[in-house]
Amino acid sequence: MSSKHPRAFIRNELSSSRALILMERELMPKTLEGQITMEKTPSYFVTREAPARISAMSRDTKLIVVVRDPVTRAISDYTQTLSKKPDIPSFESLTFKNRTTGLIDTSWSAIQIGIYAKHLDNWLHYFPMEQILFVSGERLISDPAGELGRVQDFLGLKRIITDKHFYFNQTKGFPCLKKAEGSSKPHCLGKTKGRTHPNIDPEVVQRLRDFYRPFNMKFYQMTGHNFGWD
Ligand SMILES: Nc1ncnc2c1ncn2[C@@H]1O[C@H](COP(=O)(O)OS(=O)(=O)O)[C@@H](OP(=O)(O)O)[C@H]1O
Repeated sequence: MSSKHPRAFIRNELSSSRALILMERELMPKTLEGQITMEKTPSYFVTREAPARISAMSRDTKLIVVVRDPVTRAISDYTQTLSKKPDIPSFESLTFKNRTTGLIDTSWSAIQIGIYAKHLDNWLHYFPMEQILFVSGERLISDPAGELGRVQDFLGLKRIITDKHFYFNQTKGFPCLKKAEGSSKPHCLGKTKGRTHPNIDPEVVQRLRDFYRPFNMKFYQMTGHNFGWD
């Protein structure tokens, strides 16, 4: 069973905790023997209340987080906003509180979300590291079957999805499925996935690399995995 973006654990509009629990129950159906219930909402990882709420539902929940180079992530995030609001200021001007001093605006969500070590710290108060799998966003593109192999192992599933399910689509510039679920036709992700990013001033990119380096190092240390972003 899978559900996309129901945001079951970040509904702040509900005032009482009882109402919240009822809402969560309704959105997260009972899991029967032999089933896995999956829920995907990107903002969970950076939502302060999410770990406590998910842990209150089930302490055994397995968590999967896809992470990519935080600099590319910030640019990707900006590209998405730009596609909806073409009049927003430039990436360069949003990055800095003060461009002359080079002070980065860490309150800008595109920057804030990439401080993975800080967000992970919040989850580790509620879940042990063994219950969290970090998928490399870069490897998901260069070796999708390999990363999905790790996901299947983590979930205790047989490796059903393998190399033979993917092909590289030259037009899309990304791997795609040879056959979509329940169809015999190939399937790539939609237009909103894999957009062309705007060119960003290389000096700003370098400044961001320097900014993230210590947080990335901390994150590698915490996860025991070097994601190779530096
Ligand atoms: N196979 C395949 N096809 C297309 N895109 C792929 C693929 N694998 C990973 N990606 C990367 O996924 C990025 C988009 O994911 P999102 O950030 O929108 O995911 S989320 O639903 O918001 O979590 C998207 O980021 P952008 O390139 O910035 O658009 C892609 O780089």
